[in-house]
Amino acid sequence: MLIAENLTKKYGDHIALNKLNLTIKEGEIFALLGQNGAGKTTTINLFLGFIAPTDGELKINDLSVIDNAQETKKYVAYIPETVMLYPNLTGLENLKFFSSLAGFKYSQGELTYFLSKAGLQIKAHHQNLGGYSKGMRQKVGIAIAIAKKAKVLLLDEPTSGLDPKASNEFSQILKELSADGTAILMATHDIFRAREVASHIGIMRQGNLVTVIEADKISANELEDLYLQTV
Ligand SMILES: Nc1ncnc2c1ncn2[C@@H]1O[C@H](COP(=O)(O)OP(=O)(O)OP(=O)(O)O)[C@@H](O)[C@H]1O
Repeated sequence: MLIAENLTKKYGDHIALNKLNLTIKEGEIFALLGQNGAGKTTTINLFLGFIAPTDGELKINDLSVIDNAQETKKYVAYIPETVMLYPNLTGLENLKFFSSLAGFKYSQGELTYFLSKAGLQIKAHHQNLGGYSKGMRQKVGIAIAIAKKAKVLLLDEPTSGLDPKASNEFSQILKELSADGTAILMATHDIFRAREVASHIGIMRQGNLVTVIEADKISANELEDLYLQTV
């Protein structure tokens, strides 16, 4: 679903991402760990088509992102650290607006279903976004991904700043989406969550993907040790 082949991004002489090889299949959740500046956001921005690679190839749903930028965008939903939505519109109105931008027209009942599937309490559906917590905004972001029928979900530090309960809920929702076949790539600093939610974990150092492990093959303590030895 998501493939990088020798993917490289340079800024002048500085190599932000060095020959990344990565495959994320349907239903997999890949967590990228690494210190500040390791290349996690660069990887996500390349898949989003926000920046162009210096070298290498990247594919979404078997299509080259470089040659088919508009087409591949249709398959992707993106949740940044802070989801950008309209504060003066309700959750329902935001969802309606953003799904219509993606070409979908849904009934009120369908929109309500998507918000509920994303874990947003019914009473919040008609409240303005301005009064939402960060966790609630993230849920609207997830609802947009569901409404867009995104095959791929890209997340950049989605749980940073969430309280443990909200972060746990968010992890459960990601697991449900992956069980439905969504391929998920998530950059995070949260080692504990990464191990809990991901199927695979990659550790980056200075633009290189140094280690990839299956999450269920390692304990939280072992992962922390590995992380500290690697970065
Ligand atoms: N527009 C840019 N111009 C020049 N250098 C950049 C640019 N964007 C990123 N870089 C550099 O590329 C490298 C990788 O940055 P990136 O943002 O991908 O790291 P990161 O792992 O996401 O870090 P963080 O955890 O802080 O978000 C860093 O050295 C960064 O300074």
